[in-house]
Amino acid sequence: MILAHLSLINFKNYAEAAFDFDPNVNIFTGLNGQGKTNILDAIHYLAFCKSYFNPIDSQNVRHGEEFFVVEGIFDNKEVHDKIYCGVKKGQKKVFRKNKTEYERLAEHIGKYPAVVISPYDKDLISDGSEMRRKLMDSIISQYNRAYLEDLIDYNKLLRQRNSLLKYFWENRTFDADNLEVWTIQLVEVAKRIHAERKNFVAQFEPVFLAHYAAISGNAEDVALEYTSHLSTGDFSDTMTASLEKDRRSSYTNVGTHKDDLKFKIGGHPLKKFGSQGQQKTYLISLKLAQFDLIKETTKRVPILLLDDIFDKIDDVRVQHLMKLVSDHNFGQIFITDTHSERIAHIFEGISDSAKIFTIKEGEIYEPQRK
Ligand SMILES: Nc1ncnc2c1ncn2[C@@H]1O[C@H](COP(=O)(O)OP(=O)(O)OP(=O)(O)O)[C@@H](O)[C@H]1O
Repeated sequence: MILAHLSLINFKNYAEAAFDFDPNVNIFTGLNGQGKTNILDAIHYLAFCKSYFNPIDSQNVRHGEEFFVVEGIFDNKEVHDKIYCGVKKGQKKVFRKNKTEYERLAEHIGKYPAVVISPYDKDLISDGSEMRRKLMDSIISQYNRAYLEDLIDYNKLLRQRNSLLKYFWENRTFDADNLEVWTIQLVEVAKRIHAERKNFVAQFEPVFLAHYAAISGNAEDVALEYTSHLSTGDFSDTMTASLEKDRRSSYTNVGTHKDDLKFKIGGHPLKKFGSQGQQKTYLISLKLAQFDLIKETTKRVPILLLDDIFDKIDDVRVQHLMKLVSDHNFGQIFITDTHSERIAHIFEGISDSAKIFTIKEGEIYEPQRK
């Protein structure tokens, strides 16, 4: 699927704008704060019904206005889908495909897959394990619906078990049989989640390593390490061993809600020992592996949204990255850069066609065709 057209009304710093896109490469250039990333975010709305950057829809309405509209047309040989997203302050978001409103936004997710690479991804390295679990969950859920159901069930069971522990603690009581009912169910779902995450990391890591090696020119030894309470011993026994602690803390201390995907460089934590360029290379490689896995498992080619990806990486890595882009079939790419000449030069020879849009204060200047 190709995003052929995008139109915006009152979206962030755009009053009104319309774009006809190239099927291969679309480049947005301009100085800082002009609205380049906002275009990628509008595309993110069309793919995921929400912003990549700001979860509060109303804050994406242009200052002083009451509503925004983002519309796009996705094309391929057979279909011509018109996607509409409208947000009016104080009202429910309206999301339509070809004039039909979705009952649940979740039905739309995955139909027009997209992968974003942005400076905001550094939270994956700096933040706690929750971000990295979300990364695993969001990729696996795109190709495995049963996994998504398991995640929902697990969270429900966990909340119920924790409430019960809290009730026991507050009322100075304990009912082992009652707790056991929740524990048995939790253990069962946790085992499935663990097996699926393990399976995912086994597929994902080699793809990630290949991208990292290609971009860095084999310069560093990196690894992904999946850690879980379920990796050692039988999980039922681990739960039993944790029971006294759980009762004292009114909380379930072990389970897949504590899993992590550890980022390593030279055997050490990337967060502490990776340079900014190495961290950026790591994040780009993770996202490209995400792209490959979604493409392979869903048989749909995601749109690639690249925000400021050249920042902090040296020229050698930029060359390797661009070689990778040219050798790999990435489908449609949207990319932002503050250096119009650099980006135009980089894409010369990579793609048969590319459109360059110059953005200034939420206005678009005539695209230059390569
Ligand atoms: N709701 C809004 N209403 C009006 N303007 C907004 C709104 N939200 C964000 N902006 C403006 O959008 C601009 C930022 O746009 P964007 O992040 O797309 O910039 P950019 O061109 O990608 O910049 P950089 O090169 O620094 O990454 C800022 O000037 C910001 O004030």
